[in-house]
Amino acid sequence: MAEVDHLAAERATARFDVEEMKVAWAGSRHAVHVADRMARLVASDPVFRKDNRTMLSRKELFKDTLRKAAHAWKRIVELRLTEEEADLLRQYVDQPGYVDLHWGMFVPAIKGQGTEEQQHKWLPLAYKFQIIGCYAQTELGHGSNVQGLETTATFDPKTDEFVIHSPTLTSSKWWPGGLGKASTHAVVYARLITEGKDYGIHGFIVQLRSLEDHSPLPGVTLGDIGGKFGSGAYNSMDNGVLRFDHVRIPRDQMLMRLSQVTREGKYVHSNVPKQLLYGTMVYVRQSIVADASKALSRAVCIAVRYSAVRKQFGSQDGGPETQVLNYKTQQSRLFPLLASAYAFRFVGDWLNWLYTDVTQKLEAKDFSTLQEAHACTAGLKAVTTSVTADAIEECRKLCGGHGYLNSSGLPELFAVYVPACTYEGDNVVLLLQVARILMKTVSQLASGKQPVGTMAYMGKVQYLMQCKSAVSSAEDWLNPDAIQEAFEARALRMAVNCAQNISQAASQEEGFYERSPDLLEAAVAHIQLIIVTKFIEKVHQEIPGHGVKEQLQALCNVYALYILHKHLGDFLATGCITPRQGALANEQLGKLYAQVRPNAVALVDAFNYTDHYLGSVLGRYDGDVYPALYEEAWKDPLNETVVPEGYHEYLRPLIKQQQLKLSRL
Ligand SMILES: CCCCCCCC/C=C\CCCCCCCCCC(=O)SCCNC(=O)CCNC(=O)[C@H](O)C(C)(C)COP(=O)(O)OP(=O)(O)OC[C@H]1O[C@@H](n2cnc3c(N)ncnc32)[C@H](O)[C@@H]1OP(=O)(O)O
Ligand SMILES: Cc1cc2nc3c(=O)[nH]c(=O)nc-3n(C[C@H](O)[C@H](O)[C@H](O)COP(=O)(O)OP(=O)(O)OC[C@H]3O[C@@H](n4cnc5c(N)ncnc54)[C@H](O)[C@@H]3O)c2cc1C
Repeated sequence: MAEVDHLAAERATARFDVEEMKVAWAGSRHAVHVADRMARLVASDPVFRKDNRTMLSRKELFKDTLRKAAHAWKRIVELRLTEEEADLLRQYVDQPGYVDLHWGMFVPAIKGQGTEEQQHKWLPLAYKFQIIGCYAQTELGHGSNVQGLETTATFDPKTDEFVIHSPTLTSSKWWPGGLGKASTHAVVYARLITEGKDYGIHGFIVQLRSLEDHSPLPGVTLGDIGGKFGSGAYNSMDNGVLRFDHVRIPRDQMLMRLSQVTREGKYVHSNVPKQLLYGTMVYVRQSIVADASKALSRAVCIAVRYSAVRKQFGSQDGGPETQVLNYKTQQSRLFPLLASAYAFRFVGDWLNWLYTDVTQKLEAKDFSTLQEAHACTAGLKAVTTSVTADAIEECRKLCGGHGYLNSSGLPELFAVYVPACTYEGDNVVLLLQVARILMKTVSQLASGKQPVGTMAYMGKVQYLMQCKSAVSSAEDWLNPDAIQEAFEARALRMAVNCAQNISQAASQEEGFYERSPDLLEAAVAHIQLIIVTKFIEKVHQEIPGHGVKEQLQALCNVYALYILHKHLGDFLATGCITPRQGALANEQLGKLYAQVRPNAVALVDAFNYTDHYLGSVLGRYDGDVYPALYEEAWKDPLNETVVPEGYHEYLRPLIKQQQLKLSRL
């Protein structure tokens, strides 16, 4: 009971309106309402139970995923849920499965790369689940290097068909989610060959399995690629392997919005940038950024609540021990992660806006913002997923020994989340893309070309290369202009340093290759500037609710000053701030942690997660952790019998043998 009282007391110390913070977090009152309804719908349905997930075998887990997906679809149809509601319902079911790829990549690929006619033919089938699709791009031999894919699609003018073929072992499709067991169709990326010429990678809709009995079609070999990291976790997904042996598809199953092959076999490229082929990846990368804040906020919610419940040391004269949340070290590890969850949420919203804006411009044949969309989605995907993966592990450690139990929810969350650093573009590969664009922008500065969008600050090169921070007290670091200037100067100076070093190499390519570790850091600095800028912009907006703006202001400062403290070497080496100013930033950070402390539990309550979605005995809303931990242990299959299976075979003979030996002595 004491623990329950603890969280009630924690909630009472909050200095802001939690209901209004929920609105700020979700984006609108409507969003809070819909999320609330969908979360409760899932939590109250026994089919969506997930507390036994880590104890299921792979086969049981996969069947459970099929069952949940079918039940979710049934509920979506029965309740006539809107697209927004259906997306949220699937999110709260919280079990990776083929539907993620069907809705998240197969449908968007057809929408983005198919002609109107193709969309008209295929989308209704996909929308009604008459076909199930996946996104088959990566191969055994190549993932990052899309141009290196080997699968071929050779046009045969005699039959008006493409022949899809896997010429080598390394050309086997490898990894696509939903491919292994569930999908009937795939968007397959292959080298288009017509009139004897290789035109590079294009997308094709290919049927893989019979719609009658689900068996592979002739010439198609497929299966699952095997168990993955962690128990439960991503093993609910059937990541697959696929090989083609001269499989024929009609010509009109090439996705022809960007380029076409005529009846005669002539290749025609529309007047659009060829990078639009990568559009589905750009879309998914922006949704992965939004997802990072969800995964991070879940981990932080568990760690904050548990840290308020958990007590160690400090008891005097039999009085209560100290809540571990009161230790300054716990705060300095946990509160930056709390601030990052909010930062990623807001930058994710902004990125979604940017993506929508770019998409509208593309429809109007305006391609000017394509590079900005690529740099922002790639860079933010890389930084937010890397931070989130590390943060989930940090939250596990923040929960001490109990964090290592599956029932804490953290091991599974980590195992599900960590591949986000790799899928949809390895984070290093993506940051190098950002670096390439940074170098291009720096090189254009001399010609007077004004950078735009998130690179616009580089236009202030004369000022930013020589400015000195005016901060002279810890409080000065609360000024957003001081923060903004320091971050801009650091990012620009790092980029310019890289450009200067590259220019001394024999060639641009060689210089880029040699300096790539520095370029990664420059790209990270640029992306951190974007995150800080968007958080500052958010806090400048009108935000209703008692104390809400003040809390967000504090979290924004925590985020920025934490990054400054963590990357102090960059700020000092580039001469943006002095060691004394760095120390003042750290002093201010300590004060901010003290400000966050009484609000910490309420700040994670504002995420509005149900206990079902959190899936953690440590993160329970009521804080009644110990009885739940105790009860959970008894549910383990090992505890089904008092004497374990194998006792008579292995333990008893061993003990008896030793006893016999001893008795002979
Ligand atoms: C599905 C929904 C998911 C939602 C997320 C929720 C998560 C919930 C958790 C669990 C639920 C389970 C859901 C799991 C989903 C997993 C999905 C994973 C799916 C995949 O992984 S699909 C495969 C993804 N593969 C990749 O990302 C490959 C990465 N490689 C590339 O993108 C490219 O090869 C490259 C960019 C690295 C290089 O390309 P290349 O053509 O060789 O180009 P360059 O010479 O470097 O550049 C040329 C030129 O093009 C510009 N450019 C490159 N890319 C783009 C782009 N995307 N858009 C616009 N422009 C681009 C580049 O800047 C150059 O420009 P320049 O010529 O210099 O001007
Ligand atoms: C869980 C999961 C789900 C997936 N789902 C899908 C899916 O649905 N569909 C699909 O098509 N694919 C999918 N993939 C594949 C995924 O997109 C690729 O694994 C990813 O793009 C990374 O490519 P890779 O495996 O070739 O890594 P590699 O490129 O081989 O990376 C290996 C190492 O090399 C480094 N490296 C590579 N290139 C460079 C470079 N130029 N400079 C410096 N370092 C470099 C990387 O940083 C990394 O450290 C999935 C992968 C996973 C793990």
